[in-house]
Amino acid sequence: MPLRVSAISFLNPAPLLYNFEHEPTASELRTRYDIAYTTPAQCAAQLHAGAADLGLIPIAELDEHLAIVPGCTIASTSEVRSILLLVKNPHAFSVDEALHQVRTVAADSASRSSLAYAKVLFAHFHGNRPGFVQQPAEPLSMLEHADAALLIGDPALLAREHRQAIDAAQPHLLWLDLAQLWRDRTGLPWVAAVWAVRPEALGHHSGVTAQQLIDDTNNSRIAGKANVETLVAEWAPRIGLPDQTVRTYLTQNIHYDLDDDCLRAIQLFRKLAAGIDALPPLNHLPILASDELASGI
Ligand SMILES: C=C(O[C@@H]1C=C(C(=O)O)C=C[C@H]1O)C(=O)O
Repeated sequence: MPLRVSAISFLNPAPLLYNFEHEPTASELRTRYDIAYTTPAQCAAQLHAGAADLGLIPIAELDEHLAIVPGCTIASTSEVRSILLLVKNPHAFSVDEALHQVRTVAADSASRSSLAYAKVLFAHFHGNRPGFVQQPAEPLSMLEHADAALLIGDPALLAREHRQAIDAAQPHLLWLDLAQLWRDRTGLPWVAAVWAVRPEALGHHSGVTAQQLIDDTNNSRIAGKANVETLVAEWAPRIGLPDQTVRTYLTQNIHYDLDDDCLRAIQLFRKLAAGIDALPPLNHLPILASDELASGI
């Protein structure tokens, strides 16, 4: 039986999924992986519920039952553009002061990591604990009843395309990039998601070994980065963004390599989030080793 995979349906994972979605590799990979697409929040829910074996999941959802597949991530080393915090600022405060004043945040219900990052940034760097309510990703209706709105993924990229109309309907908005805020305050990359697997699903059950999984996911990342123009041609019309926006997003805004700085960032994020009870503690990062035993760093 192939591994059941839960993947994110946004633009940002497209390079990681390249070989799974394009020939000459897709047919062969379909014999090992059965992919379904959903929101980041649902990817994690399906993995936790045992309805999926492998998921591209928010790092906020990592726990000791799951192992990180080394090599791939959805992260950003500066501006990500698709994690957008819109803050009402009618009194022209500085960014710091405006963030300090926020009492309520309407957050996209698709998100897990960005929601916890926002809580960490407010609490640790602005001494503020606003209330969060989950809402569908529609910026103007989110801002009707909240001081700030948190948008993720394609709806955030689209909001940036329609910035003039949003600014006209809701004047005095601050447009803040959550990844950039995190980078400025910690010096570390902002990491959103990783491939995580239920280790017991590997081996006999699926016929997929840990080494095969590591090779398949990393070969796909390498192929995706080498075929950005194919992805631009597919995705720009699909989500209604200019080619150049998609190209820059895939090559400069998103960082796909799970390097040591990213692992350090995950640890710091989970430590700070646990410190404010936003997430359970995760003291040991479980990394899948090629000998099928999970080891840690
Ligand atoms: C960069 C992004 O990262 C996403 C944000 C996530 C979250 O907030 O939980 C999870 C997975 C990523 O696909 C984005 O969607 O804009």
